[in-house]
Amino acid sequence: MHIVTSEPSIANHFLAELRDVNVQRDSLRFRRNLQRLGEIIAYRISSQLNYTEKVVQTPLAESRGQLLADFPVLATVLRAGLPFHQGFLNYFDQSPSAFVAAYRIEATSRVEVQVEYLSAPSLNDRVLILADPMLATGKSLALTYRAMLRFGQPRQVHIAAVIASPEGLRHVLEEIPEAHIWLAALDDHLNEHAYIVPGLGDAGDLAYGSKL
Ligand SMILES: O=P(O)(O)OC[C@H]1O[C@H](OP(=O)(O)OP(=O)(O)O)[C@H](O)[C@@H]1O
Ligand SMILES: O=c1cc[nH]c(=O)[nH]1
Ligand SMILES: [Mg+2]
Repeated sequence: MHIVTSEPSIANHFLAELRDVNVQRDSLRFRRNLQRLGEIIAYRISSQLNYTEKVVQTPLAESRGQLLADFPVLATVLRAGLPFHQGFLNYFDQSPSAFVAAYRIEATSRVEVQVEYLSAPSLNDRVLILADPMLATGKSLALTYRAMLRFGQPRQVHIAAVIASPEGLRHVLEEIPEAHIWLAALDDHLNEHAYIVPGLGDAGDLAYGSKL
């Protein structure tokens, strides 16, 4: 597992702004910070991908370059996943995308997740990056991954989240043991409504407004 804020970097600053009730009122900044953490994690994941050598002609001479051998498939979960996904897409700019509509149904002590719309390219033999900023119970990511397997068997799976709970992380590791996990932070616990504490609140509402 990789936690990108474990060393000093600007990622810590973006994460602190995302959590801050005074800063997060600015939804444009909130979305942009999700996007920037997506970019940072995309860059980190890129160190684990394959590259092919190519001779590139500059205006002055030839130069040997390293080009990404194949672009990963970028999957995300609506709604809060959208700005985070855009960060990955900014770097992996030729990647195909997969979208999932999943929502949490909060019962008193349990959260159930309903997976609805799902669109994806073939995942056979692809690198798959499944990105969702909040990994709370882990059910959204685990069910999404299972539902996506009908589009083929990826050869490598990366799961990226901004904030995870220990319980959710355990669930995802049990359900998807082959996944490489990338986080900005691993928080303390889930509260009785299955929100991450300290967390940042409701990422979807902060990015796009509260729903009825
Ligand atoms: O780990 P889990 O317990 O499954 O929770 C995580 C899910 O909660 C958030 O979405 P939410 O259901 O709030 O939808 P929204 O983005 O539309 O607000 C988040 O983006 C995840 O998809
Ligand atoms: O803490 C949480 C849990 C689920 N979804 C969120 O947006 N935040
Ligand atoms: Mg939400």
